[in-house]
Amino acid sequence: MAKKVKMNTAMRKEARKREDDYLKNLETKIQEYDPKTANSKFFKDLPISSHTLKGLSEAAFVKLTDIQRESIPVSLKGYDVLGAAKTGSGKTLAFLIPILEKLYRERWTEYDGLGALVISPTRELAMQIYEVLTKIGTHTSLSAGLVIGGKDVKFELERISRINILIGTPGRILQHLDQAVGLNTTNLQMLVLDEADRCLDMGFKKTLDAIIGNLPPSRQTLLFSATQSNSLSDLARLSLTNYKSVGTKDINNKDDNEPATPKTLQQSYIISELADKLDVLFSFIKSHLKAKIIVFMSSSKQVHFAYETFRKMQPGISLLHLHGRQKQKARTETLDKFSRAQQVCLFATDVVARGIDFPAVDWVLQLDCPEDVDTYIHRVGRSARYGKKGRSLIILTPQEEVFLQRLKAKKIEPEKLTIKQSKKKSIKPQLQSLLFKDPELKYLAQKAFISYVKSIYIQKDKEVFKFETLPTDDFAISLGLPGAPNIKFKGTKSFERAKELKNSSRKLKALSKADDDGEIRDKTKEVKTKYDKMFGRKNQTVLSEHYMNVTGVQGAENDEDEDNFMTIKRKDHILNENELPELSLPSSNRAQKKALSKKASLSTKGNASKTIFDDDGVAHPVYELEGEEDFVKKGDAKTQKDEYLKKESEVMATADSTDKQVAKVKKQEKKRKRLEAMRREEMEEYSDNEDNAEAQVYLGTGNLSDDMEDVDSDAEDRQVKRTRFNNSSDGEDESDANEYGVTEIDAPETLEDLESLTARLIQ
Ligand SMILES: Nc1ncnc2c1ncn2[C@@H]1O[C@H](COP(=O)(O)OP(=O)(O)OP(=O)(O)O)[C@@H](O)[C@H]1O
Repeated sequence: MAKKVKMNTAMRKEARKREDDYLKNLETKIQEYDPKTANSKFFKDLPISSHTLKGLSEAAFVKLTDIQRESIPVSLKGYDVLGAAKTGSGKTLAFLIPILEKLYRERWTEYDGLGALVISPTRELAMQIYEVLTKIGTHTSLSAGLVIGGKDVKFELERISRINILIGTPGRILQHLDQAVGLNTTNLQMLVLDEADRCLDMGFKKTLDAIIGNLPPSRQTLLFSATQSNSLSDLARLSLTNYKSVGTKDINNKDDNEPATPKTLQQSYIISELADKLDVLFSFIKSHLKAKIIVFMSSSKQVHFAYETFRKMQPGISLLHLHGRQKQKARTETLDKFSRAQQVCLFATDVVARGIDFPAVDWVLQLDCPEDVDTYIHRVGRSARYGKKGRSLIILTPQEEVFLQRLKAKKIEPEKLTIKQSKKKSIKPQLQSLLFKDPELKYLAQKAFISYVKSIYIQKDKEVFKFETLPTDDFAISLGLPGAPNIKFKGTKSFERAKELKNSSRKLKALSKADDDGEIRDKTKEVKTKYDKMFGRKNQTVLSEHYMNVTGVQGAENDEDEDNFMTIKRKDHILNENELPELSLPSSNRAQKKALSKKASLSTKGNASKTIFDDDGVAHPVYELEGEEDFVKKGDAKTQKDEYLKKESEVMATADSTDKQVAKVKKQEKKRKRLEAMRREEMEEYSDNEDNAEAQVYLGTGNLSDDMEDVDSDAEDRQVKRTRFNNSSDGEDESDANEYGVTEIDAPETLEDLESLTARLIQ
């Protein structure tokens, strides 16, 4: 082991001088750096410190991306930066490296307090930035912290004063600033806004203004996003007056002919009636079982409903769901599971639409139309990251087709796919039956319906989102509901207000009583549907007629059914009038009354006694005593008792053996049926993957079979370990089987992959 050398004063002086010279040299290199002549390709070509370079190379970051090459030198020189580059192009490093470098050059220590603040619009993105920072910053002496909603604020408070680089969401950062203890921003050198246009939009306006009010104006500010829809006045709010625009796209450059989506992304769309969208989604998932898919929906309630119902219908791939109303722990776990799995389908809201770097996503499917083109760009950007291939599909209703024009205006022209109607499979009956059996699912369907309709109602772009023409009845039926619930819009806020509520911190949100979807949760003014009231009832066993209708227990029809069900077994119950005793009533009123009185009728009835009927319909009293003489004739009592017991146990033994035999036959029959069903499913599965199969569910242009093949081969392209599974079952797809009759299957690397594989094998 190397001996630690104790430094004397002279040595310390010498070391400090070396460091001074090194930093001076670095500063000169930065100022002299000219991107045009430098033509840097690698991080080592940039004027950055050896500490950062070491961290970068250990994290396998060697080559520069375009945005990094362009923006890092500008940021190092101390300019404010407005950076716009496509999704997945490496913007995170483009702002983290200048932070590390700036604080290093300033010889920042823990006693200097907060040196840099990074604001991210979502918790997930903040966590991701923090992770990248901890990877590349291992060789610096700086400290970093993450403050996001859903974590223990007290725990954060104890540590926050010692933090040099703070990453967080706007609400929680403001909360810390408001506490006025610990977090000292007076020395702040750099402010970064990741997904800047989202941070600057109306939803975060107030929070952001309050944060900025606490920061020194002398700081350097960096703004990064894949889209820049904000106005210059928004930028002025950040005192971003003398900034440099960098990246492939300048917000002021109107001649930019490139779409803001990655070149490696293959984009498509289909037009589907609102009521058929879930059918399309289910069919899509069934035909892409080996892919990694994200499905975006417009609200957490829709995500919840689709996840719960699809899970029950077992499409054959592991399903996950993620939305802002889940607990942070569940969100983080899901994020982690989805990142690690290779074959999995995630239902999500826009909480993961921006910035999140999931590895190797094959498909991004947008079940609901995004609020604007920027959201579209960010959603599809979860695939085709860092030059990799990816695909996207957006499902638009005929009313929303005008959204294609919005996309075209930004040079985005997805390819049209069509669904072969003959091959389309409807899941409506399954949904109806699921909802019939489970009132909780019915409740979720109600909520999903309401939040979807509301989301359309509050949208800004009324040409795309036409509330008046929404086919609400068909939509409700498509969710498995008996009809469209009544919705009152009294008190529903504008789009901006809804967004503001959605983005406000939990505490503020609790105060304003609004949920993540912008729905007003003020209990006193809450919009309650009749179904809400019904399901809110404590005593669910007292079923009102209305509840019966909703849950599908239909009174009138049921009565009819019951009549059919309870038929009379004996057919000779028609009474022959001639057989009836003659009934004659006394003529006087008084005598008639007396004859029909209770007392009189009881007097004619005698004592009540219980009677039982034998197999031949002959009536017997319950206990019939044998005559003593007959009994004695049969022998002594003990022998009779023994004989009786013997006879009865023989009867029981025979019955037992018969029962066992019946049970065995039943079991065999059940097993046979199960195997048959499995074979049938296997055949269907097999034909699902064939071009011309009869029962195939098919989405595509007519060559989506190519498309599907590509997906599978894409999946195969991925580096996966391969294991051999012995496969002895009949009827297997033999295409993968080798000469030993052994089928090679990708070895699952995560629980989700294993679940998907098992689901497929079971089917
Ligand atoms: N220089 C590099 N070398 C290798 N990989 C890189 C490099 N820069 C970034 N990456 C990788 O590329 C992926 C995308 O990077 P990043 O998340 O920073 O993109 P982004 O531009 O911020 O995307 P978005 O706009 O969606 O937020 C990440 O997996 C990251 O690790």
